[in-house]
Amino acid sequence: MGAGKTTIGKELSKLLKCSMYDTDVLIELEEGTTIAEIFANKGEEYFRKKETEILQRTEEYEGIITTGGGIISSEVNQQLLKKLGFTIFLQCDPLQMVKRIQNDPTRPLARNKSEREMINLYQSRLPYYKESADMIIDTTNLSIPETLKKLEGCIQELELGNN
Ligand SMILES: Nc1ncnc2c1ncn2[C@@H]1O[C@H](COP(=O)(O)OP(=O)(O)O)[C@@H](O)[C@H]1O
Ligand SMILES: O=C(O)C1=C[C@@H](OP(=O)(O)O)[C@@H](O)[C@H](O)C1
Ligand SMILES: [Mg+2]
Repeated sequence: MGAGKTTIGKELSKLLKCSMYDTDVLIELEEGTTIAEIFANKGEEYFRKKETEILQRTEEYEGIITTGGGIISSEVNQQLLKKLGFTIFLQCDPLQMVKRIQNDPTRPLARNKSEREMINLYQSRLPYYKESADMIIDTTNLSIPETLKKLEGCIQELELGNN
């Protein structure tokens, strides 16, 4: 949460002139309500089921798919991500991510959590992010334009290597 997936995904899709889908947005559209409301009224388990359903359907989509930070927690989702395409992990120092999202009420799992709790959550997921990623981009201390530039450079390098 707060790594910049949604923001950077949107910017990258403009740069690459391709579509971009955010699993949280797709869930909100399907449910006709916000992520915070889904967590409050139907619970996290329900939300996680929706994430898997959406991932199962993303084979229909072409372009960039950005996900919620917790999508990696389930083994089914890890397998689905591997199958779907090239995956990029936007890594960031957890304290920087906490700062970015601390006043944002839209992320139920980050509300009223201490820095320690957020670091613990990040660390518990870290092995899965690393294991699932085809590319890791460290965005610590980078602005949004700097992250985008780094990402673009890495993608270009990858394309050159493939040609
Ligand atoms: N590299 C960055 N540097 C500074 N702020 C950032 C950066 N990337 C994203 N942000 C900000 O952090 C917040 C969360 O970004 P978001 O794209 O929603 O993250 P995610 O989808 O990974 O949770 C937004 O306010 C965004 O503008
Ligand atoms: O890390 C998580 O478990 C979550 C991250 C959120 O997305 P972002 O990573 O885009 O904030 C959203 O899916 C939900 O609030 C749960
Ligand atoms: Mg997001």
